[in-house]
Amino acid sequence: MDIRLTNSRTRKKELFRPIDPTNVRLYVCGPTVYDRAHLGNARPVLVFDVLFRLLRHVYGEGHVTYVRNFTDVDDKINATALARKEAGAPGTLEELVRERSDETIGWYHADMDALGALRPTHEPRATAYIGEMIAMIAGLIESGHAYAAEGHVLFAVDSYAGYGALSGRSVEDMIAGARVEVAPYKKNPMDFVLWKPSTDDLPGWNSPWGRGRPGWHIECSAMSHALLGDTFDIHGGGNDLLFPHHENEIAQSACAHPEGEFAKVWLHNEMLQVEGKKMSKSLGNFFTVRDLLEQGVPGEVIRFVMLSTHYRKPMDWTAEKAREAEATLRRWRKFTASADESSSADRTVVLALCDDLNTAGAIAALHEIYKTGGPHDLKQSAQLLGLLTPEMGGWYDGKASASAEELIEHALNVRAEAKAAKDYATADAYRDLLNRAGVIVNDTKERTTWEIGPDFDPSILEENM
Ligand SMILES: Nc1ncnc2c1ncn2[C@@H]1O[C@H](COP(=O)(O)OP(=O)(O)OP(=O)(O)O)[C@@H](O)[C@H]1O
Ligand SMILES: [Zn+2]
Repeated sequence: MDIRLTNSRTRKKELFRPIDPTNVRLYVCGPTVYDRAHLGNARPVLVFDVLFRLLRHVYGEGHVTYVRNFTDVDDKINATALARKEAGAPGTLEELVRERSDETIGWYHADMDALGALRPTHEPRATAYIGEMIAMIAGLIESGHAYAAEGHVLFAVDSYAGYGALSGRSVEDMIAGARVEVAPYKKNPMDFVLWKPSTDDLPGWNSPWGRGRPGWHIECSAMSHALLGDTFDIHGGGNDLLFPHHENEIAQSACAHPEGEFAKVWLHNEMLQVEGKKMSKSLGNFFTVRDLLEQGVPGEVIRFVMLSTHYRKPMDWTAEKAREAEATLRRWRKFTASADESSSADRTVVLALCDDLNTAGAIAALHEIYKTGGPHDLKQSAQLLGLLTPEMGGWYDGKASASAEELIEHALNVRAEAKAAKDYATADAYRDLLNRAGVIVNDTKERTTWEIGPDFDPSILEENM
C-alpha cells in the first residue's frame, strides 16, 4: 500500500518510503504546558493520530515510533507559578512550576484521550533532556555554528547555507517579516537563542555558560535526536511553527549532526480559525476542548468534525457541523451496534488516507459503505479514523443530546403554538415529524412530556426543521 504525503520542504506530494519499515519514526511538536488545550491545539493531535494509525495499519502496530514532546520550560508556566507563590501557595518556585506542568499534562491527557487520540510511544518532557541540549549546544559552538555572549548562546544563521529553505524565504525577507528580537550581543539580528540566563528565583540548570535554561527550538532538536536518531521519517506540527521554530530546528540539527538528514518529510496542518483568524491564546479568541466536552459535545463528535476537513485546509468549528456529525454518528452507531470484528478496513477508506491523509475523502467513503455495505465493514473502516471504537461510544446510549433536546423542545413549542392558534394542520405535521424521528410524545391535560424511543434519529428533525 503506497502512502503519498505533501512534504512542506519540497512543496510536493511524494511517495513515502520509510528509512526502516520495521521502525517508522515520527516526531510532532507538542504543547507548552501552561494551560488547558484550546480546540486549535487538538487539530495536530487528531491529524497526526490518524497518520499514526495509518502507519501502524500499513507497517504493523509494533513498527511505528511516535514521539510528541511536552515543553515544560516556559515563561508562561513560570508566571503562573509566581502568581501562586505570591498568593501564598506552599513550596519553592521550582516546585510550583513542576506542579503547574504536571497538572497541565494531566488535563492534556484527559482531554486528548476524550478525543480518542492514542498516546504516542514517547512523550518526553524538555526538563528531562537538559543534558542532551547542553551537549548539543557545546558541539555547535565547537563546530563554529554558535557563539556565547553575555550569558547567552546564539546560533549563527550565517554559518548555515540552508537557512530559510523550509519556509522558502530569503534571510532578508525573514528579517523584514519577523519580529526578531534585536539585542546588542547578536552578530546578526536573525541569530536565535540556544541558551539564556535564568534569574536566581526561576528554574535554571548549570551549564558551561552559567546557570540558565534552553531556548525553545533546541528542545525539539535534542529530544528528537535522543529518541529517533540523526535521520528520521516524518516531522509534523501546525503551519504556524514553520517559521521560525522548524527552520531553527533544521539549522541546529543539520549542523550538530551533519552525517544525518534530520527529518525527511515535513508535514504541517493548517489552522483552526475563528472568523478567519487563527484560534490562539494570544488573540483570546479560543475555547478549550474541555469547554466543549462540558457543554455535552461528545469527544467522538469533536473528532468527526475535526477530521471532516483535509489537514492542509483551514477550517472553523460550527455548532451546525457538530449537529450533523452527531446525527451521522448516531445512524452509524445504530447500524453497527451488533457488528463484530470479522471484517477489515475497506480499501476505499485506506486509499483515501494513503492519498495525503485525505480524512474528508475517507469519511465520504464511510458514508458510501453505510449506504451499500455491511455493518462489519463500516465499523472496521471507521476505526482506522478512530471512530466507532468501543472506547468512544460512551455517549451513545439512546439518550438525546443537548442539541437534539433543543430541537425536540422547539418542535413541541411550535406544535403548541399552532394548536393554540387552531392551526391543526401544522400541529399534526409537527407531531408526525416527532413520531418519525422516534420521539414518543405524551399529552396529558396539564402538560406534554416526551421520551426517546428505540428508533430515535435526530437527523430526521434536523432535515425537516
Ligand atoms: N488554531 C490552531 N489550529 C491548529 N493548530 C494549532 C492552532 N494553534 C496552535 N496549534 C498547534 O498546537 C500545537 C501546540 O502549540 P503550543 O502549545 O505552542 O500552542 P499555544 O501556546 O496553546 O498556542 P497559541 O498561543 O498559538 O494559541 C502546535 O503544533 C501548534 O501548531
Ligand atoms: Zn518543535
